Amino acid sequence: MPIIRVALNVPVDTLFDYQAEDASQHDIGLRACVPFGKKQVTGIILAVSDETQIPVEKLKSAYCIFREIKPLPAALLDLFHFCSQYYHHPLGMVIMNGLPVKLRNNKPVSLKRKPHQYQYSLTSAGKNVELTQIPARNRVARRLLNEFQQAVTLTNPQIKHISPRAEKLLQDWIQLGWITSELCSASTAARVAKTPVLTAEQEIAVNAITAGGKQFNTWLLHGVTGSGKTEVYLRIIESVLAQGRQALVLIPEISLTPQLEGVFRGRFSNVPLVSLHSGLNDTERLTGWLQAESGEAKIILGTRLAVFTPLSDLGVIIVDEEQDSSFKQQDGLRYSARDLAIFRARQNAIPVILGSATPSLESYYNALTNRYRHIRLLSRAVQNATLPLIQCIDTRIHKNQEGLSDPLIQALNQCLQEKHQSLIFINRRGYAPVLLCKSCGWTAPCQRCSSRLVVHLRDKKLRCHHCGHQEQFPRACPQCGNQDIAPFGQGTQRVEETLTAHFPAARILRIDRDSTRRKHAWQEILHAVHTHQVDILIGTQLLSKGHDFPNLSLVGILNADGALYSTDFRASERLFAQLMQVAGRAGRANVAGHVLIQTEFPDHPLYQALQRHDYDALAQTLLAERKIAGFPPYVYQALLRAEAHHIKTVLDFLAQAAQLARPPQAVELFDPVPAHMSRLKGLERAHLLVQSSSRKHLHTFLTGWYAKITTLPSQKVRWVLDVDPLEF
Ligand SMILES: Nc1ncnc2c1ncn2[C@@H]1O[C@H](COP(=O)(O)OP(=O)(O)OP(=O)(O)O)[C@@H](O)[C@H]1O
Ligand SMILES: [Zn+2]
Repeated sequence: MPIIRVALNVPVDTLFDYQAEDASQHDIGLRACVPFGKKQVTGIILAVSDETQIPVEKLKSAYCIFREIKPLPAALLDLFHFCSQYYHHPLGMVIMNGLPVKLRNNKPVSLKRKPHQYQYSLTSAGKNVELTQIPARNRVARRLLNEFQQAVTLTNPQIKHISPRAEKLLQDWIQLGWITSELCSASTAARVAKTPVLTAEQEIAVNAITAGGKQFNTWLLHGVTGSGKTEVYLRIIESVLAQGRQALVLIPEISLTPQLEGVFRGRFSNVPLVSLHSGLNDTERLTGWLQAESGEAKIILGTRLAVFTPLSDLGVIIVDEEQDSSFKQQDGLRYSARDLAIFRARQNAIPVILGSATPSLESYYNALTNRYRHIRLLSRAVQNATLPLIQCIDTRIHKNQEGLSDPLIQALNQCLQEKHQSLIFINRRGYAPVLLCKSCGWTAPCQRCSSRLVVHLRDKKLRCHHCGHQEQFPRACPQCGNQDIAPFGQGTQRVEETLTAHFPAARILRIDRDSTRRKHAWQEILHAVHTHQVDILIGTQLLSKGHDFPNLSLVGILNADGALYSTDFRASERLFAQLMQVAGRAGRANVAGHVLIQTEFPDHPLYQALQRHDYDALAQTLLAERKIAGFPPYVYQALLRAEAHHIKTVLDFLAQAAQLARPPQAVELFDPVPAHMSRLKGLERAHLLVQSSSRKHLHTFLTGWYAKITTLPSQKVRWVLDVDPLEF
């Protein structure tokens, strides 16, 4: 009887054999439901054979093989194999991590076809309804009517964006005879956007990449903020679509998806596009995945996980904001979607484009050493739009009142008078308001993490931003009994209060994790900014990326100094990228941009380079430092991470692992040390670093070492190898 060899989602690096009487070679890549211990689990068939090492009496039979969808394509299985080898992670877990949840279930896949889309418009009766006829408290109804009055027709997704409740209202209004519906065709569902004439620089970029044709190349598209990298992507995609092939576009964060999706749908209104991000439910994700696999979807836009989408005829991969750390998964399988994208491009013999205004030092170095092809865009795409003027405000001279200096207040004031928008950016990495006792210095700690609790003024709560723990404000200092404990440092809420006091008439909008948690919050925020319903935006890193706010002229930056002297060797690189990004939000269209950085160190080389928009100067300095210190990109690193309830358990485990290692000369092994966040969610964490200037030597060593570590007793320890770690 045939034997199937199945990859399962279990933490051991082996396949499991089962009997399956109806199996054949055609079943490789299909899902099989099998018994595992007392459980029933589903895995992927990776081989079908006549033989097995398992004694007959122990060999179990598979329950069934699911054949309702096609097997996973061989190229995707190759990608999983590579990923498992490179990241030293069990193959079954790699595969299951990369598949939609619905394919991990013990159930066959059933898919309903998408219902037809309708579009809705006001009838003549509906046109006579006035906004004031609807009571002001029915906010959703008012907004819906307002949207209809402006947009002529609306589709279901657009209505859903307004509010989930709007759909219910719609039905009522159809009953009332205010609204009619008709089936929409693809061409009417989207407005077709105009195609701009390329700038000379964009044209050179597009020509170079398309001339590179159907062969593997990694292109670093290195263009200043606002240089029109998106337009370059669009043109490349256009040529790929003309060949009937698919384009995979990877983007950092969910917050950007709707905006980019809009741009793509606007340009390619008749081209099927799927968007794969963490905001989808399981069915939506599976549907998108299947459309990509069948070749029905031509453009696949997605975050990190989309790199594992099966694509039948891939023509190009684009990784936008390639330096963004969200491309690296920070738990379980710690893969880098950017690096896997490069593997996939090589596998498919197609170009991959890494786009950024501030490339990661790794990519920049690869471009300098000709491993990547380097294309620069040095000026902004919109005519007459120039890079913003960046200046420092020396806070040793200009004292802060509640965090804002006089020159910044004045600039905000002027911006308001000119009816332009401004943005206050608060660097939050390692800096958030804490509760401080001024008499003994006590600050509220998280009981489960080595971090301080963050003050949330609005609901008078203390929250841990790592584990989510929350508690009430204490009435007095638990250490000395002093009643005068107050928030120290600024968060977005505190700055909002200060700004409201200064500019009572201004419309201020705060954007942070709290205000964007709701499902359509981002769309609403972006809409409000674009239609100038906001004068001053306050936000954190969420705001720095990729947004195009044409009327924004002033950016104020607070609390950036902390990262200048961080112990993390990547802190400067990240800070520079982030400040460049956020500064890049100003002056993108016809209004001139001005950026003010409040700092105690205006002469620091990082701020100096920033003021000159000189990425290269800073990158060269940082590369020189890294070379001397022996840091990436001059070495390749891996971390053995471990965590347990007691630090001794963790350190003992790491010490044993170190004992098992027999690193060759080319590989350096360091001592175990506590992690930067040494306690997280109640677990103690430590790690052990290995590095080498040779990637090959490092990986040969890791393969042997990994096998030995798996033999260690580790019931009380959770451990993982983190290859090319970004965080320590
Ligand atoms: N050839 C062009 N002619 C006129 N306008 C253009 C052209 N190309 C792009 N633009 C416009 O320039 C603006 C900036 O483009 P885009 O957002 O693509 O820049 P970017 O390089 O991605 O910047 P960032 O790195 O800040 O995200 C957009 O408003 C876009 O519509
Ligand atoms: Zn915590």
